[in-house]
Amino acid sequence: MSQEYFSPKGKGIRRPNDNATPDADTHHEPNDADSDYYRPPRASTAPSYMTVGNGSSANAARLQAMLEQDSGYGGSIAGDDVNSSLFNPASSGWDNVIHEDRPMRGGHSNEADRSAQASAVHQLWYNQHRNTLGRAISTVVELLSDLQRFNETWPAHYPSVQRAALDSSSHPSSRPGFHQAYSTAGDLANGPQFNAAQPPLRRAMTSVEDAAAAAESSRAAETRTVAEPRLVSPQIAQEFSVLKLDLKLGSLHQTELVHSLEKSSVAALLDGKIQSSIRHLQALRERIEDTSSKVLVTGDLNAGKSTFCNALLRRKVLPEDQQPCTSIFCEVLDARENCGIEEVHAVHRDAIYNRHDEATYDVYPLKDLERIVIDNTVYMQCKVYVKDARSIDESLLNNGVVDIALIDAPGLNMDTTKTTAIFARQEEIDVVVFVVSAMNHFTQTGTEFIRAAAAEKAYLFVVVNHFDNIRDKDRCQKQILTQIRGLSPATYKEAGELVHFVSSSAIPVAPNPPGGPGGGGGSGSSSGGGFGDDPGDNDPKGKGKDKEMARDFSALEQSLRRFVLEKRARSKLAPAKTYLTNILNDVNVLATVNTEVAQAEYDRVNSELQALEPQLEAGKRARAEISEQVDRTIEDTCQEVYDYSRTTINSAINHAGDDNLGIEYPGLFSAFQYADDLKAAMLSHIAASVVHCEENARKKTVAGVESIKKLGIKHLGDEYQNLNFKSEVMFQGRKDALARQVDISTEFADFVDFSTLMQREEKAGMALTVAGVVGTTVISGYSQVNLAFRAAQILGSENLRKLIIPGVIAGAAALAFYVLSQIPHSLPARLSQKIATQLEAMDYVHQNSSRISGKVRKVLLIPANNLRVGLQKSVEQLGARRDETVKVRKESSDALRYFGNLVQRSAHQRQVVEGVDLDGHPPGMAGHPGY
Ligand SMILES: Nc1nc2c(ncn2[C@@H]2O[C@H](COP(=O)(O)OP(=O)(O)OP(=O)(O)O)[C@@H](O)[C@H]2O)c(=O)[nH]1
Repeated sequence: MSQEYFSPKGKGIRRPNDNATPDADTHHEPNDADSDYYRPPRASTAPSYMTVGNGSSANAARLQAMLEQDSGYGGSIAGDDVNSSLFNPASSGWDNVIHEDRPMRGGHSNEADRSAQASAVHQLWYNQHRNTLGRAISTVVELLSDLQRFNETWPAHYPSVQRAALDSSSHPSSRPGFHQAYSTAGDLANGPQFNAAQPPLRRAMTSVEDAAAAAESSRAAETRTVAEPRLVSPQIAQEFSVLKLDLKLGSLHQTELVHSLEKSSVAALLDGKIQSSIRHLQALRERIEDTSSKVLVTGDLNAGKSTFCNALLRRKVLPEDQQPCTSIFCEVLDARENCGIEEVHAVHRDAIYNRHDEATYDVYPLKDLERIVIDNTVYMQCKVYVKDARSIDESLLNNGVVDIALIDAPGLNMDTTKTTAIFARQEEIDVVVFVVSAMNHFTQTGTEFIRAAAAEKAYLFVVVNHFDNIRDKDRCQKQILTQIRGLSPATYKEAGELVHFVSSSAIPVAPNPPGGPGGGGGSGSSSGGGFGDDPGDNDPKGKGKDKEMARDFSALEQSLRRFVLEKRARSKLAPAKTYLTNILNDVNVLATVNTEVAQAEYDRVNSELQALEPQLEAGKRARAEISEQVDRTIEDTCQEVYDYSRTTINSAINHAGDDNLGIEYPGLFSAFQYADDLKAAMLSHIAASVVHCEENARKKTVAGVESIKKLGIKHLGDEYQNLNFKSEVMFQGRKDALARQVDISTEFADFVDFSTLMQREEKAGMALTVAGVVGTTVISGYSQVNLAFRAAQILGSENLRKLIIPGVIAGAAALAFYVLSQIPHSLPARLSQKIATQLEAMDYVHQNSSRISGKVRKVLLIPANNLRVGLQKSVEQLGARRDETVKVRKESSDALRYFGNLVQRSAHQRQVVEGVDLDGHPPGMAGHPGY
């Protein structure tokens, strides 16, 4: 039946087998002239470009040698150019010996040599790209490890973006990753392009991801319009592809969440992302180093995956059933990889398969595969080694170019664990063949899977199976292609080559191994038969249908071979390229943002430092000056207090005997009491002077404390810690201590103080003496004596001799009377003198003055020291701030240098990766079939 295929442009894509004649020249090329995939798949002619010949020319040998030399990493192809002379179109065949044991269609011919040469050139070209990407992976792993280390010391800022600003119209690319990768390519190499008016950067989240984050299509991401604050410039208002931070906490919007997180927490999350990205890159490296190609055949339950694989193998190797049956991954490999032995290696759960270590697997014959595959709980996967008897230009497994692993996966939706395993598995897969039943179309899980796979792989191979069951085939094609357009636009663009509508069960397959899958012969496959072999099928219309279906399947096979073998550069290397582009773009954005943040921080701390340095110097100067000033204040106050006290107390002592201090002389008989009273009065007079000095000292101290406080407030401001000073507490010691210390006994001599008497006499003068002679009532003792002498002169010596004794007695009596009468005058002076002498011996004046001034010093030192501590603290704080600022400046300067460098390196590396043209042709091969 001729099939009218749906065209994306609405006209209908004509399939390669659309014409009755399967001649390639008559095939219609759909809508994309520049697409390799729209080249006519010469279904009916031998795909000779795939044939590995055995040409024997010298050029072929040279190419072979180069190919072998160049097969590994760090190979001879350095730089990004393959010497064009290597691809001299004139070069002849390549003496390939890889599959000389395999049958070939067409025999040895020039055409075969040309194909061999083409294959060799293609291999060199492939190796060149592989090496470039391998080196890029190493470089990016290095960049990421550096970033991870740097992130520990300088937690990277995470930019937030305004997703709303991402208008889908401005994003012609369906994948943000790609869009990012290319849209700013020119700018990135020139470093960050921010303008001063931009708002300050804030760490934040770029995306909101749910459980199906990884599977979310870019289209959906673009159309989301969650309003987020605009935090960074529009230039970088884009999403990260790889380094997204997945935060799923409560109902908080992720942007709010990131804002509420500590910078270090965001850095820790980023660290985890970098770590997993490094792991993924390492897996990618392993994948591209792996010379084989892994083809994962997946799809919904019962879509016909196993039937499709069997059809490809033309052998009923895998069990088919109408009910779900494939419970583990079955990896079908060429038996040559197992020394040519056909068998099943059932790999133990949690074991890493090693063909050379039988401890990792159990061996079964092929016929046991069905038993292993259905309802299995012991094994996680099995390796099925089969011989493919088909020629190398027909066989997928035995293709003469690369080792292929065809992996039949359990159906999606079988159970969550298996579905998750399939999702995880696709990441390490080079080619995804998605089998969808034409009857059921894409299920929810299938849709999610395709989205996830499309995020990493540019193209998927879609097999729409069970097509024989569809009556309105056009409508079915239209619907399915429309769905594909939404899920993987790249695949849709090349639908002619990548989307096939077939009936796998219609493909004749070789007889089952005895007792093997379908051994009962009840499956839908036309096992063992060929088209039209069914003896009961005599209906020519039915035969025509079979042929048509066989043609369709054959076209699929050719496309798949092209996709897997010749385009494996794209299928195998594209994921690495895509991922590298995305991660480099993310790193570049992150580095650009952090360069800006580091620059802003550097500028800020630099100006802060410029203000701090003079502050610190002033603080240090003030500390020295104020300390000196305070010392001077204390010294001056103390000296002043000491001097005053000394003068005052001295004066009090010296003048203590000037009068009787209010103590009345009680008469001769109470003379001793008078002396004691007088003494006590004098001492308390002196003590009072000391108290007076203390009072003075208190006032001076208050003034001193006040002046220190003023200095503190002036220089420390609010930081000055004011102390509550209670002046009344000063000098609260015992006041009567002096009376007990001074012990002066009263002697008789104290009452007769001749010096006082003499002083008093001298003071009285001569007038008083004359007055005494003429008989004044006031008779001084001296005058009396004089009088006695004069009387003796008048009376003559005889008379005087008679009068002398009574006279002496009278004189003595008079003298005694005089002396006694002078006690009130002589005693205070005498006592005062004695007290002064004793106080002097005690060093009373100095001691009290020192005590008082010492107290003042002690009291003043408290606020003074407080002020000094405050000043010291202030200087220390400034110093610490300065040190911290210097540290931050150094860190931001390091960050600036590091991230600036990272911007350049990531941009350069991205250009290198983008330079890997996986869609292009090897030099000189543009005209070769298949390109
Ligand atoms: N009519 C028709 N039947 C098909 C086609 N492909 C497969 N079948 C039948 O569909 C049933 C399921 O096929 P399987 O190959 O076991 O499907 P599967 O996707 O491998 O199944 P699971 O691995 O269990 O998910 C079998 O009975 C097949 O014979 C087809 O193209 N047309």
